[in-house]
Amino acid sequence: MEGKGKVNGVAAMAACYQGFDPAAYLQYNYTPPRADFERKDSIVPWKLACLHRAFTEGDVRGELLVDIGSGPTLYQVLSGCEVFNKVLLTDFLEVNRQELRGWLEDEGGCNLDWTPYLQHVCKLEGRRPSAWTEKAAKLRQVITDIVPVDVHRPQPLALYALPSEGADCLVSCFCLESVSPDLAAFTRALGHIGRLLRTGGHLLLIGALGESYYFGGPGVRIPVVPLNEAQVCASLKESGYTLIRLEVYTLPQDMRVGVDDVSGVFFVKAIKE
Ligand SMILES: C[S@@+](CC[C@H](N)C(=O)[O-])C[C@H]1O[C@@H](n2cnc3c(N)ncnc32)[C@H](O)[C@@H]1O
Ligand SMILES: O=S(=O)(c1ccc2c(c1)CN[C@@H](CF)C2)N1CCSCC1
Repeated sequence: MEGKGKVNGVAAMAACYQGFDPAAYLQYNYTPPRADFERKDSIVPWKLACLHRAFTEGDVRGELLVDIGSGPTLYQVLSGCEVFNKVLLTDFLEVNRQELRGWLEDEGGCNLDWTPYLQHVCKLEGRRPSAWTEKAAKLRQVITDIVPVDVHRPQPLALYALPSEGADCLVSCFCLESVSPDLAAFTRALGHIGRLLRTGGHLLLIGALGESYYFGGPGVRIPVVPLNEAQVCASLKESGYTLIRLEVYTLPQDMRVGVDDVSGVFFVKAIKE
């Protein structure tokens, strides 16, 4: 029964995603009030600072960075693109892979202007904000491909997508808990993506705390596994990672805008043993 339940739960989650709307998702989460660079307590500066520190504090290195469940967003690789000379973006849905290709091709075919994000990360790097055009060019240069992924498969990526030694670093944001039917599936998925990572490679994981649903488009209500910090730590340990750092951000009341019931966001830096 458990096996049958497992397949049905994952299949049900895949069905939920058929209505996912990249433009709406970007509007809900990546424009003000959530993405307000002027607010000191905004989530955006916090998240971009976590990623900047994690990529630049000296222990993360190598050739290939893989972003698992990229969705239609790029903020998660804006620091990493200066550290790795190959960045692989991945998503389950073609509509999201198409959104990312639209940005990559730089012909106006994307639904969000990432300039404020690029400028903010340039500021974190001590560069002038106008260097954002150089950062955009750098990111377009290092993105090697945008490929399908399914974290519920023991081998989430096609074998051609990765070199035999695996990725040197994984980043994954708001994916595993948003695509898993329950905590056990979340933990299994963590193990599956771990197989893509070389021993000693780093995992940078960002996710939602206390979230039970979100809207992936108008009327597209997607269930989420509600997580707390202890569950995140236990799943990491069970999946063969050693935690380096866990940071938590509690969403201010006015950032709870009805598109989900998230109460906080976690940032994890871990290493695969
Ligand atoms: C909440 S969005 C996160 C997007 C982006 N990483 C961010 O930080 O906003 C979850 C993403 O997981 C993708 N997804 C859905 N099912 C998946 C699966 N089985 N394996 C991997 N990704 C999946 C969706 O297409 C969607 O882009
Ligand atoms: O942390 S966010 O507010 C955010 C960003 C994305 C998501 C959530 C929250 C919560 N629901 C998730 C569903 F999977 C998606 N944020 C939006 C502004 S830029 C940094 C990320």
